[in-house]
Amino acid sequence: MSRVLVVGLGAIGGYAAAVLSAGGADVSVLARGRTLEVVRASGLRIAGGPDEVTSHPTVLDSLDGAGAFDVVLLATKAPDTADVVATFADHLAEDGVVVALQNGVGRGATVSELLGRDAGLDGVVYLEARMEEPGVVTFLSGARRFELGDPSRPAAERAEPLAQALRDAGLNAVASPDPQTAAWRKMVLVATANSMTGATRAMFGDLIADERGRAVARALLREGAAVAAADGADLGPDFATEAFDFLVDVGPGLRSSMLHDVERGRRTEVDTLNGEIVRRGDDLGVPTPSHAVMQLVIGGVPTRS
Ligand SMILES: NC(=O)C1=CN([C@@H]2O[C@H](COP(=O)(O)OP(=O)(O)OC[C@H]3O[C@@H](n4cnc5c(N)ncnc54)[C@H](OP(=O)(O)O)[C@@H]3O)[C@@H](O)[C@H]2O)C=CC1
Ligand SMILES: CC(C)(CO)C(=O)C(=O)O
Repeated sequence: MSRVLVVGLGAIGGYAAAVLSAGGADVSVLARGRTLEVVRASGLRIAGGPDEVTSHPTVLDSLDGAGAFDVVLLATKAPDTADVVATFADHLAEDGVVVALQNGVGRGATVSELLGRDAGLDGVVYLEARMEEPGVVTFLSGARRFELGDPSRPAAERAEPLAQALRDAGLNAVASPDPQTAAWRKMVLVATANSMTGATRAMFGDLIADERGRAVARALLREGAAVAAADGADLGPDFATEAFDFLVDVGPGLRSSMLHDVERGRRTEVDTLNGEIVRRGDDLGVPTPSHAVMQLVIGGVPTRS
């Protein structure tokens, strides 16, 4: 694989960068603050899990003079996307691609829109991880699977060869045959687990140990699955039930990237997740009252002028 740039060196970006760099890929990471200092001095570490490693990618504090990259793995939180795309837009090779390793639907298309060219791919990630201290990604749970979806071209053209190259460097990457369904499947899960944990600051297992928590989770999953189906995703008739069982199987300790943001006092992805379900539900005539409540609780009530 040719030159890879990872932008957003947190839990997911750090995990992918560490695995790929240890696997021999030519990986650069754009870092800042304390993470920049630590990774430059001591490398990037995955703590725990089957990919435990310390690796040494090229560490950049700016892209000045860095040349062009063939693959950008974009792993900031969704609200930071426009800012970071502007920083690397001039450093993407002519036929380069950007994989948005982000929760949500239409993330690759959003990147393409911002770039003004068809270069964005979806990256649906099944991995629970946290950067608890700068430069150290703690593996928590999950299949460590990275699903690449091309919203505009057949998988054989870009997603499959890229997934193969990432696999060759040690990352568990696969190409999605149906990117829209793949993105919605994860969207419905995280809009449920992330908002419930973010709104209550509780672990998902504790929430669904209570009948009221189980009822809220089921309502969020049902509404999300109904919007996904109306939007054309092929989740199957029992998805809401299967998704509930999946979240239970993840284990009682499931926290979420949104809970991490709430704990750190950071902006959350509630608008990208629950807000997007509400907007699409409105457009498609599907009621989404539970997601609207989460959007208001976590995102805040808009002030009246
Ligand atoms: N964590 C998880 O378990 C999972 C997360 N996801 C999804 O993956 C995506 C990334 O999440 P996650 O890894 O948890 O997020 P993190 O908050 O851990 O990491 C985001 C990183 O982006 C960096 N960043 C933000 N803005 C900029 C900028 N302008 N320039 C350079 N770096 C910037 C942040 O740096 P700084 O800290 O300095 O602000 C931080 O290091 C999200 O969409 C999330 O929903 C998907 C599956 C699981
Ligand atoms: C790990 C998981 C699935 C939890 O909902 C996730 O994607 C996240 O935290 O963003």
